[in-house]
Amino acid sequence: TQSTRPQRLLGAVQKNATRGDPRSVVQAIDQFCRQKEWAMNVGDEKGCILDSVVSEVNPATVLELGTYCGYSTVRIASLLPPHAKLITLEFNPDFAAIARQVIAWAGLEDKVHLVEGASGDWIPKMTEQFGVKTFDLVFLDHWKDRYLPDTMLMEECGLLRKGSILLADNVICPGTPDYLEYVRSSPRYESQYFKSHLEYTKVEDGLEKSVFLG
Ligand SMILES: Cc1cc(-c2n[nH]c(CCNC(=O)c3cc(-c4ccc(F)cc4)cc(O)c3O)n2)ccn1
Ligand SMILES: [Mg+2]
Repeated sequence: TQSTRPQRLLGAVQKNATRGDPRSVVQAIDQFCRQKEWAMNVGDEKGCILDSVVSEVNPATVLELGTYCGYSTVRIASLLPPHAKLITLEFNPDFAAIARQVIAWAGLEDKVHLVEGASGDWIPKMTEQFGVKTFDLVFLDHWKDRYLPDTMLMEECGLLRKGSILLADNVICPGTPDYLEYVRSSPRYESQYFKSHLEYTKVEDGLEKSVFLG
């Protein structure tokens, strides 16, 4: 039977990356996506912006919406202080199964809690299920039409505190116009756009960083 693209991506990691070395896992995925098959990882260019924001925030609690194959999960988790917690939500069980193996290959399974399911169902359960009061950093990289409703849901559930950082991928391509309008016009957010490109292409894309002001 035919393998899937995520299965081939995992194969490239197991072939080319060193177990327990997150940087080599990231490099193996980027090489696979540049040389073999495009895949919707945040990629190396936007990944550097992600790394700088994670390092600046130095978060104790992180929520990632949209795991896919675990590329950005590995980038984020490799930069977290000890005892920090990264919860990542993936809707597609096949993607989740691959992501678990990619995260394990990087040796980061103890820092990551991967949950299978829809953001709208899980965001209201974060506190009771995981004992998280608020998130220091949220990386939005899931269905683009869910960025705005899920941000409002996180506000309503009290998961954001004064100074919480939202970092959103794909605000230009595929685009999240309603989310951009909201965080850029709301007095409760201070937003900044980091111009970049759609992963592994020359198409414009960017990350929007928004500070929740409480
Ligand atoms: C509802 C819910 C959903 C999830 C969830 N889990 N996994 C995802 C993945 C979502 N990501 C994307 O669709 C995405 C697409 C492109 C793209 C594609 C095709 C093009 F031509 C150009 C660009 C590029 C990207 O960078 C992306 O991130 N969502 C998890 C939980 N709850
Ligand atoms: Mg993305």
